[in-house]
Amino acid sequence: MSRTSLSRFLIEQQRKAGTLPPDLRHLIETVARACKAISHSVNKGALAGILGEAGTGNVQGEAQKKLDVIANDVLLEANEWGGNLAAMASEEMELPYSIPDGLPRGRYLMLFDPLDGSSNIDVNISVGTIFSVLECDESVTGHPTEADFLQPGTRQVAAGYTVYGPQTMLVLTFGNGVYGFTLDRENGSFVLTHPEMKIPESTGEFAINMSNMRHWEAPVQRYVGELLAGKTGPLAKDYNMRWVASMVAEVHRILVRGGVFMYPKDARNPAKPGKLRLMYEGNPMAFIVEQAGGMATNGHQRILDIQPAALHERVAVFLGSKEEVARVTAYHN
Ligand SMILES: O=P(O)(O)OC[C@H]1O[C@](O)(COP(=O)(O)O)[C@@H](O)[C@@H]1O
Ligand SMILES: [Mg+2]
Ligand SMILES: [Mg+2]
Repeated sequence: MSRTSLSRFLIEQQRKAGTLPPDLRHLIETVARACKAISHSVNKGALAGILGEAGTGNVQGEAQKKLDVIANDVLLEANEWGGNLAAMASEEMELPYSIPDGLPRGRYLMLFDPLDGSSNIDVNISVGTIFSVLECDESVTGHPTEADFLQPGTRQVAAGYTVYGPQTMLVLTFGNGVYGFTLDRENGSFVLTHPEMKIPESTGEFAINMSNMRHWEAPVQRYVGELLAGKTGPLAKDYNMRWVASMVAEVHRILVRGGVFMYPKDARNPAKPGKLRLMYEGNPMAFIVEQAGGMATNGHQRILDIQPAALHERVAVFLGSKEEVARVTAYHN
């Protein structure tokens, strides 16, 4: 099989009519290198003393795992010298991180969840990194503020994730399809293994944390009830269920074989529209899912159309195979 490395793929994309500006290509290469470093830490686990709690908390009010902090530091360090960014924002940092004066700055803003699926780190189940790239408005001269990040998901110029599973895979979109690369540890390069990933329109598999069932709103109760009724119910087919508790792993499974992933708002936190964060979980995954022919809503509207009001705001997420996401969204409306 003729192997196309990430670098070769990105150069070829750049050569096509304006699909990938050189600075964005360089940013993606920098992020891929950082994810390779995170992958090595994930794979060493206890041998590198990276399991367990960090003993600190984050702006989300969550206890940080050591790997949350390590992954965040790796991404900051790799990218602050990259010269392609004006600032970064992360699940693990309350405020945006501006490229320090004196270091080369670029025109992009990058947001990331450095380690997604943190509850799985200590039990050796797949985790991941999610990133989203926006352009900084050219009117911004000094250090970007939180307000400069508050752009709807339709303004993303690139998004991707790396899933640290049995294979380490990088999945990318910059608006013309979804491409998957597998890390070849023998030579340290990401190799194109999944060109043009597409989500099947229909599916027989759903993913939701069923333990929250009593907290869901009526449309979700109705929809999941129909899934569970299978052949005996209105959907007239049986469904299988998965819940990995790593959004990255769920989305990757859906990209490979279809499915619907749901994290609805629930009555446990009525003030919050959901658990997952819009800017660095909902938006990048919605961009990828839509580019792969799927659908992503908050139950009422397209996630990518939501105008953010705060950097760490939450969002309800229904994403995956178009037929099922359209159905559960229709039940809300
Ligand atoms: O533990 P729960 O409530 O099932 O939630 C699992 C969800 O929480 C998350 O782990 C949240 O992400 P973080 O681990 O980055 O905080 C998602 O990856 C996952 O889909
Ligand atoms: Mg996450
Ligand atoms: Mg996280």
